[in-house]
Amino acid sequence: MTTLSEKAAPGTALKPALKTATPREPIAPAAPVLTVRDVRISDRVTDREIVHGVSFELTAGKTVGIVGESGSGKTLTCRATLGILPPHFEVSAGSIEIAGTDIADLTPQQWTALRGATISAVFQDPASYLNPSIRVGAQIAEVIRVKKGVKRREARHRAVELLQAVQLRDPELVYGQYTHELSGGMLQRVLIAAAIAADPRILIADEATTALDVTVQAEILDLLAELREHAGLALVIVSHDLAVVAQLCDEVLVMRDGEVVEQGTTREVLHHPRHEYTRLLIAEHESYGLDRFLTPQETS
Ligand SMILES: Nc1ncnc2c1ncn2[C@@H]1O[C@H](COP(=O)(O)OP(=O)(O)OP(=O)(O)O)[C@@H](O)[C@H]1O
Repeated sequence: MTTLSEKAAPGTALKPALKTATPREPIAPAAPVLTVRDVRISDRVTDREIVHGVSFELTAGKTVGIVGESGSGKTLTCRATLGILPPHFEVSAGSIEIAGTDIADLTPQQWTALRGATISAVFQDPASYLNPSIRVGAQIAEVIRVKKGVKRREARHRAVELLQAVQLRDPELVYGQYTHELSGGMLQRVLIAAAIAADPRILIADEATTALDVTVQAEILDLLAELREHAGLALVIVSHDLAVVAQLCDEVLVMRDGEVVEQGTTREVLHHPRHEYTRLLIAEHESYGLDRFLTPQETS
């Protein structure tokens, strides 16, 4: 159920939060912020390759979607991009570049600097990423203080602005609340606020709306789209749900058993699927109305 505070507060655009963003080195608009080249991921213990070559390029303001059933390698691909593969997994071939830097060359200190400030992520189950004994606003303020090097008072001010930017009503109230006092949709907004607190260029949303009811899911997707428009964020959207991808993505990769079986513009893939598996996914989704999410241009 959607609570009052989950609904978009009128007039709350992202601009107030963005006004305080620290200026950063501009990069050429068409230069990719994220380049994934034929990435393969293997389990060192079993010597088994799990992901068999994923490639895509992402520029500012664009969105790539990764779809596929459970266990197809979507999350491992994201985790590789964030440098947080589970212990015995490794990128066994290919390369990943974030804002022109090959992540294979990064030291742990450089990773710490990059995460949050250049690349950030939101996952399913936001509660498990927040500390239940610390007020949620203070957790966001801490990210801002550490990543942006600002004083506590300024960090608090910016955290409240961010809570407003992610369209939580009464951001001052939410600032002082604990995770158990907030609904799933509100927590996901808090997590998105934390994820964008240090003005990243890239945001990975891995099944970020899966656990939410349909109305709240739609609101969170709108919020991500707005972040893309106003902050020029490049988005990677991971979902098993083609409707989510249809709504947000410019390009889509369809994965099955660690393999990219189909890749192309969202329009091409959803309207002219070439692979049997994509057709199957589309057929499954048609049963609950994929067409609702396609723009008139896409349905033509
Ligand atoms: N920490 C881990 N330990 C062992 N195996 C793992 C681990 N994480 C992923 N795997 C295995 O790697 C494969 C790919 O998993 P991954 O989580 O990337 O799939 P997914 O497409 O994201 O699925 P889901 O939608 O369920 O998250 C699966 O076979 C999974 O069992």
